[in-house]
Amino acid sequence: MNLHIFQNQQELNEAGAGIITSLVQMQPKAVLGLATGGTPVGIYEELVKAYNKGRVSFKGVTTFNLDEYVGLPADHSESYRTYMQQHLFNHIDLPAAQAHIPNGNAVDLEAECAHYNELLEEAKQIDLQILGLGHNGHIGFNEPDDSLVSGTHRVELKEETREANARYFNTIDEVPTHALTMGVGTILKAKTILLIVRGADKAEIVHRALTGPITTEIPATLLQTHPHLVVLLDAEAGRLFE
Ligand SMILES: N[C@@H]1[C@@H](O)[C@H](O)[C@@H](COP(=O)(O)O)O[C@@H]1O
Repeated sequence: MNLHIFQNQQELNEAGAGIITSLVQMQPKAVLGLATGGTPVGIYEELVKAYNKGRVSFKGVTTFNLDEYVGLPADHSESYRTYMQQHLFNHIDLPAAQAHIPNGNAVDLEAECAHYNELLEEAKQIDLQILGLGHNGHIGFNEPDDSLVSGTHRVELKEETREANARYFNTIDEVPTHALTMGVGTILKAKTILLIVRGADKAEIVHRALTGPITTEIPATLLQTHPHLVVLLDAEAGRLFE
């Protein structure tokens, strides 16, 4: 594991974006696994800046998002599709056909998951998977459970996850109860994983995830088994590693 702790958010954002731009410069056809949530926003901002300065092009890149809510129209302000458009896709030259996000509005969600898995198979391997961390140790929307699923699947969100994400909705009742998520098998198959964690409220869970016993009750503990894990923490989240 390659762990870095940053004293300010800007340095963390630049480091995260730097890892992604270096990869794409070296490998213009790179396959990127993308995350949503508050954590990667600053990194996407830096990527857009690098693109605007002509340092990187995403024309040949393929992306796969980790997850999407079930039942929100794609153009809903809180769908992950909208998030990606607003924070990244609208501002760079990534061709729309190369940007994949599970369709949480598909009539047949099982078929949608199978289709997403096929696309991932065709892409062979994600070169760099960006990950945030849920307060309960979830990655993507792989929630704590007594077993975990390898491929893309439908999940019921834990109450604590709905509560954590309620800040983006008017009321908690509007937060979807289910989501589609890439499975932990797909995540762990990525060549490199870039885990980003910020904030004092995640200090304990990130410490347990990276140093505690491996358990499906904290899905992020499985990251300990990955041979190329890069971790970027802000000082608050990294408190217990100092
Ligand atoms: N499904 C997403 C995850 O992909 C994200 O990494 C995590 C943390 O979110 P945030 O970065 O907003 O704290 O929870 C969300 O529910």
